[in-house]
Amino acid sequence: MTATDQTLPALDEPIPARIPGWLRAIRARRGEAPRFLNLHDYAPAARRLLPRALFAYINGSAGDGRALAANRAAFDRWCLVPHVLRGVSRRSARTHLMGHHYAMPVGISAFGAAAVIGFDADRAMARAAYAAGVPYQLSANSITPMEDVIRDNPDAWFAAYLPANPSLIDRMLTRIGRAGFRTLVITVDVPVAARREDETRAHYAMPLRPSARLAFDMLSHPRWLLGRLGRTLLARGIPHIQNITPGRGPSIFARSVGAVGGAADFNWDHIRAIRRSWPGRLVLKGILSAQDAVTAQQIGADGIIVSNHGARLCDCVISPLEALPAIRQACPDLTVLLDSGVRRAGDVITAIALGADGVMIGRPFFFATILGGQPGLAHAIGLIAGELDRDMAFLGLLDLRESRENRLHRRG
Ligand SMILES: Cc1cc2nc3c(=O)[nH]c(=O)nc-3n(C[C@H](O)[C@H](O)[C@H](O)COP(=O)(O)O)c2cc1C
Repeated sequence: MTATDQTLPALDEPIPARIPGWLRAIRARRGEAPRFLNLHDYAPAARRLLPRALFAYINGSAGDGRALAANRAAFDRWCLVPHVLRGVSRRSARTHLMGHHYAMPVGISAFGAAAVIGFDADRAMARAAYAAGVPYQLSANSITPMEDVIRDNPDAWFAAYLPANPSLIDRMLTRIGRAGFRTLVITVDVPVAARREDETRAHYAMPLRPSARLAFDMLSHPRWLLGRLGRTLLARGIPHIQNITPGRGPSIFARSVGAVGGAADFNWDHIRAIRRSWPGRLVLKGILSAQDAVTAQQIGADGIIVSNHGARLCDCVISPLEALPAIRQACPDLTVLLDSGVRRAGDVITAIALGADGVMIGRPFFFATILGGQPGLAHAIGLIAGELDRDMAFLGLLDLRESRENRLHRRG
């Protein structure tokens, strides 16, 4: 079986969904070039669709954007040596992660406020991931009740931001467990709220603060205003951050939303206690040092996500790909995933060659969902699956782990 087996979406659809059939036909007749050929193609289209404030929220990064650039540059330093004539028709990207089989080792990152920006975006992502057989993480900062999302994707992972209060943690774990989640990801890299200057300049804030400037920004993007926000308000009412507290969370206009994400006193003792009471798989997201990876493993975490949060928090932080080799060396048996800057199949293979078991992709998958809902994300997943399948063939890899066998080369 290849990476493009029946669990993955069709790869050839050039124009993403949400475009009516008649418009597709006209475009096809005019011979219009496909718009989305790779994951880089989504940001420009999203920039046109979205109010400035929302595009800045998604696309933004910390400080001067050095960590963001370094996340990509880290991949540029590596290439792979092909082995030819290996009979590659049996190649497969299928992967086993923490007791579960996936169609490929590429998952969907966690996104806060997704369904404020894309209509029913949490459910669209959950469904697209399930149909494609890839991992999906629902953020605690999400709008759709976790109980609804898990019905769409019984394999969804819950990415929690937890407070430092043990009884609140217990109640939160009870809710997550009762909903049916079996994989709990704890995001551990946001002890205080981040500040992204592009967002501030574009008047993005959470809680949303209505202003003439924001209203103008939204009114000047009517396709988004009517097709996304209008639809959400009509169908779902005022969005609430549904999954950050044991009960229904605050509305996106409530002052208490500002406190989300920052738990400065949350520490390893809380993780130890959680490990004792959470029976499912436990993954820590935001680990960048070998020492922390070892601690996570000693505590009994099933996996870690080596991540700098897409360079959204701190501009002087190491890139995950640079941190990965030391982490893998220190923890040979731990499930190690990586995110931040992964955009191409070559990045996926490089990360695996350097010791990752799989990767997650953030912003491009979020943009694809906003632009095209579930079919839009399915198309994006299909693009990376197709790249992966072709790259495996060209490199002579029957299995992605073969990339660890003396295939990496550091560019001169
Ligand atoms: C708009 C946006 C919202 C995010 N919200 C969360 C979140 O709620 N929880 C979390 O753990 N990570 C969150 N992240 C970080 C992603 O899960 C992921 O680590 C990052 O986007 C990966 O980098 P990439 O975008 O370069 O692929 C968010 C990222 C973006 C772009």
